[in-house]
Amino acid sequence: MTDIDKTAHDTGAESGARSATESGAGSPAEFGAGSTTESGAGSTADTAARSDREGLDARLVVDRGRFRLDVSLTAAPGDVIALLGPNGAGKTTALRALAGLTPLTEGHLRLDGAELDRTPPELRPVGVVFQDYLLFPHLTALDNVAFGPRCHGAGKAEARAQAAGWLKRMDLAEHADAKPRRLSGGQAQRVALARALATRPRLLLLDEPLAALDARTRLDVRAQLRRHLADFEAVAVLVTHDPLDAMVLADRLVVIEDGHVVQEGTPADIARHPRTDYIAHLVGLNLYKGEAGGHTVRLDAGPEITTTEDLTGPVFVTFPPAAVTLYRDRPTGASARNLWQCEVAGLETHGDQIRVALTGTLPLTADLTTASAAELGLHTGAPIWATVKATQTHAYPA
Ligand SMILES: Nc1ncnc2c1ncn2[C@@H]1O[C@H](COP(=O)(O)OP(=O)(O)OP(=O)(O)O)[C@@H](O)[C@H]1O
Repeated sequence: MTDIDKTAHDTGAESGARSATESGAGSPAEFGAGSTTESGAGSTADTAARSDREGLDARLVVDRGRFRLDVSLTAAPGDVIALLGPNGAGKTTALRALAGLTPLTEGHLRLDGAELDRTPPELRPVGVVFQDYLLFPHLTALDNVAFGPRCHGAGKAEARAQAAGWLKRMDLAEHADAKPRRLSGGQAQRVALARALATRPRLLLLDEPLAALDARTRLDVRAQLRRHLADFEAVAVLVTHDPLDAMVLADRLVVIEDGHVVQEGTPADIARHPRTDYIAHLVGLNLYKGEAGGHTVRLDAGPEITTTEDLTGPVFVTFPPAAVTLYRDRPTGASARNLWQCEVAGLETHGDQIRVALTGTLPLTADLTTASAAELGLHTGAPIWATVKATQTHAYPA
């Protein structure tokens, strides 16, 4: 369970759900009890200054002990943003701040022009889907989904009719009467998504929505989630560790490291032009920084790399592990360019390949077939020569 989930429990979200369902009163923060204008709750959002800007405009500054999150996020309606980053980078903190579960130390949070920073979580037009979906165990799938519209003030019959519509859209109509324990992980996750969408949120937050699913289910749910996110007309922010989820689901990736945005862009751009070691590792590339003078890049780490691009000044250079060819002895026929003496630091299976970590003149990762690894007699500590063709490298300004 993530921090954000725990808080939902700690704040008595479930008991809030029961009373809301039974009495039509109250609503837990994480289900996004919906629009303040609709509820007429007299919240800050009603009185706050509005601008014409649609979508999300946020600068989230949160101090948590020695950790400081300082992240700016903007998104237009219809955008799906993935927050990606290593453990402890601040993704959950950012999501909690967007949901209103963690107060901002500084900054601002505007949604469709309305200031939300001081709007209580339960009055924000925000829906959250958790990693382990937190459905109310005592309610049927239908009533779980109906809970959202009920919190918006819909009557019981109307809320159930809306919920039935959402379940149908999610291909879950036949499970409407099932309690969560009778649902598979994938079905439960889709009910959770339906429940969040049924509130018609202006901001949908998804906290590792596929992480609790097995590989096969994950594939199906990812495809369905992609379809639903494509239809979603407001802003969606997704937190994930999984680059594949991020690449498949999001229009834009925002990579956070140590509380700060280190890179953002389309999945294709980030995959092609990583700017940090974390991102390079994520997208499976070797990455180096150096100074270009024509086709030669002198790396900060020491050696040179010959590239096809003709650049000047600070650059990044990448090449994929599959572009590396290894030799036990110094190759005599090969050009001296991009030839480095290395030592095997580690071996692991990587799909149907062997991934070799090399140290030496240039630390790098190489992929080769099991047969090649056996022929080369690779083992930790073995000396080895590595080459990469210039045409397999890619250089771009740093
Ligand atoms: N309640 C808290 N009090 C103080 N510091 C905290 C608290 N919760 C988290 N932190 C710190 O805030 C930083 C960011 O944590 P956060 O959970 O947002 O990262 P994350 O990117 O979501 O990580 P993960 O991927 O592991 O979930 C971490 O350094 C963490 O130690």
